[in-house]
Amino acid sequence: MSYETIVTEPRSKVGLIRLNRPQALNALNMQVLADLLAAARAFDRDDGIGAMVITGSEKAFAAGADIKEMQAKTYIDAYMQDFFSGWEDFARIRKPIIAAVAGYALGGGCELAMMCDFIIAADNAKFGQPEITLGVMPGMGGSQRLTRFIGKSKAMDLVLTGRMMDATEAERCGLVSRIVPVADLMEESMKAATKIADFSLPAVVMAKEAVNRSYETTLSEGLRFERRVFHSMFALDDQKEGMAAFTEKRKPHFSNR
Ligand SMILES: CC(C)(O)CC(=O)SCCNC(=O)CCNC(=O)[C@H](O)C(C)(C)COP(=O)(O)OP(=O)(O)OC[C@H]1O[C@@H](n2cnc3c(N)ncnc32)[C@H](O)[C@@H]1OP(=O)(O)O
Repeated sequence: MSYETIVTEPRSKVGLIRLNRPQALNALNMQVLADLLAAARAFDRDDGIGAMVITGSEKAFAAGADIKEMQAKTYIDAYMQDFFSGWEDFARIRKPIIAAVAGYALGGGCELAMMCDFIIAADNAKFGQPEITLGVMPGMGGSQRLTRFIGKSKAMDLVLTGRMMDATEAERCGLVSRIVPVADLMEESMKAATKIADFSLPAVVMAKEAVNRSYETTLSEGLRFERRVFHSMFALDDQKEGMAAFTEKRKPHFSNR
């Protein structure tokens, strides 16, 4: 399948998606959304793929939503098109997605990275929600996800001042899971995705669903949900295989059943 604004590559069990609008620092327009959704859904349906990596260029993961596409919109355009609601479909992809972020991840770029399951940052990464400098505020989930990830004080600081934070600060406040030298970003991200893709796919998808549930429910409901999903795993061939392999001191061979 070929796309206008992204390049995709299935590599072993990992679906790699690279944003490819270098002339606009990978700004996210409606075509990018359509292409990204189509690619992520295709990898999600592909039995040979166990995880995905989404990345940009060394200069920019994505410098935000496309300001030139947005600027002439009226309130009624935005409201009737339910502008940006399509991005929530991206957040509903079931297989794990790692955001491999180098350079700018601003506005919608930061919000896209947060829709992924975790972020591996290059040491040159810069995160921010600069929408306030354009006379607006985050509209792809930034005011909600960023606050849950890094807490109210830091989220307010970023959203209200529009300042950028570097990779070290992003890791310190929990936005980023690890930092690697920019030259190693793809290798480290692909290595992490391959590790995930080698595990039992149903177990991985259930684990992702359970962690995500913690953002949407109370602790007691979340614990109940976790236990129910955990119990259901004893119906998997992969649970039998994983535990047998441990006791027999060998590597497991998961069948994704
Ligand atoms: C989703 C929402 C609702 O949350 C909203 C948003 O995401 S709003 C967008 C938030 N992002 C920004 O405000 C960042 C805008 N970009 C910049 O501030 C700068 O480009 C930079 C600091 C990231 C990089 O600066 P520099 O190296 O000097 O490169 P530029 O010459 O500025 O950019 C190169 C080229 O890319 C175009 N560009 C950059 N960002 C965007 C964007 N978000 N939308 C559209 N186009 C963008 C920029 O205009 C340049 O193109 P030309 O003008 O040379 O054709």
